Amino acid sequence: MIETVHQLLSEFKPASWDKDLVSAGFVKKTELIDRKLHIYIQLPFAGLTWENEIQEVLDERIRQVADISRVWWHFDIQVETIARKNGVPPIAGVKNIIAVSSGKGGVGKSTTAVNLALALHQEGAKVGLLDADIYGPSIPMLLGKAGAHPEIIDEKHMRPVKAHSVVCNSIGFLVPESEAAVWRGPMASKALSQILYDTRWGELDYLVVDLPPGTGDIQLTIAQQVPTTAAVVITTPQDLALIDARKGIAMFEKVHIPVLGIIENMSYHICSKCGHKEKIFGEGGGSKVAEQYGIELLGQIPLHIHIREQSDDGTPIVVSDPNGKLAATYKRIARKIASSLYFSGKTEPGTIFTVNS
Ligand SMILES: Nc1ncnc2c1ncn2[C@@H]1O[C@H](COP(=O)(O)OP(=O)(O)OP(=O)(O)O)[C@@H](O)[C@H]1O
Repeated sequence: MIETVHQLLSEFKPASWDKDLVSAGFVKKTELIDRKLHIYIQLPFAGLTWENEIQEVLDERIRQVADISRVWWHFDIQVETIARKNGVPPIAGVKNIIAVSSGKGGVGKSTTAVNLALALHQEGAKVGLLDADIYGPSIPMLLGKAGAHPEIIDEKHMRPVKAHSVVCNSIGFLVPESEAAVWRGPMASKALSQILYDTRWGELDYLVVDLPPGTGDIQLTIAQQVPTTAAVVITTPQDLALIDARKGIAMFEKVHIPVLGIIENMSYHICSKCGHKEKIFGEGGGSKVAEQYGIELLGQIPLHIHIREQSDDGTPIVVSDPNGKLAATYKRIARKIASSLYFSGKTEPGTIFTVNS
């Protein structure tokens, strides 16, 4: 009977996974006690929502084939560390670093980075957010923390600012914008390095890094100095943004950072009054670029006034309306990023965070 159950479990394989539930090793144990079947599943990446999907697809079918009164699902997330390819020393306690980039400014990179970080948390992970957009730090405002300061501990280290269940740090907390705006490249990258390594991030499954927009020297330097595991590229569907997204992908390839895929932001407009969907910038651009580079189109986010309004309010849509359709879109993309990252490389033991780290 257990064999039949395993057979059914092995039929669960979402398109974004390289392996099914059983052959990936995610089913840890199955146990039959008094006609009650206990199934223990552990995912090595953020993905709490999979629990509902797995139950929806399999619960009824398992009960049909086996003489059991009930299935008890035990679901757990234990994020694994994926080996980095760029050779930069890791940050103690931080398992995976995901860089969010864009070939040009204004495509919604920071808004997307913030919502994805919060979505990863809602999908069961411990998450940090580093605002590496030295020349235009917007994370403090987006998280409703403008004017906050990280607490200084032992005269050298900083405790990151906590906001909506993630921790973050930003040059915007530390120096006035006018000061950072005149820094030249080496100064900017030195400042970033200090924020990155002098912040006591604690134990994090994912640190999301919001890179400055563009594909110039400064972005290249930052991408090289951060122990990045993988990157995602945000674009809008217009031709110009897509050309720059291509440059972004090429930049990461140059520094041996795998690109997990493209996210198309402002893909289509959704009218907040009638819900009408309109593709104002045309369609298919993001998927064409993804196809050309052999990477995934991780998802499409609509242009929606609530995303903008909630960002301006410092309560991003994923936390202000966690059960809404827009939050579901961000969570779907976050899950896809998390699973693609897991299947993209080899796991390795994580570094341990201690108070002296
Ligand atoms: N999907 C969306 N729907 C509606 N508004 C959005 C969406 N994404 C971003 N915006 C809005 O677009 C503007 C630019 O977004 P954001 O600051 O995130 O872009 P950015 O690419 O990080 O910019 P820069 O690189 O110049 O810092 C903001 O006003 C933001 O609220």
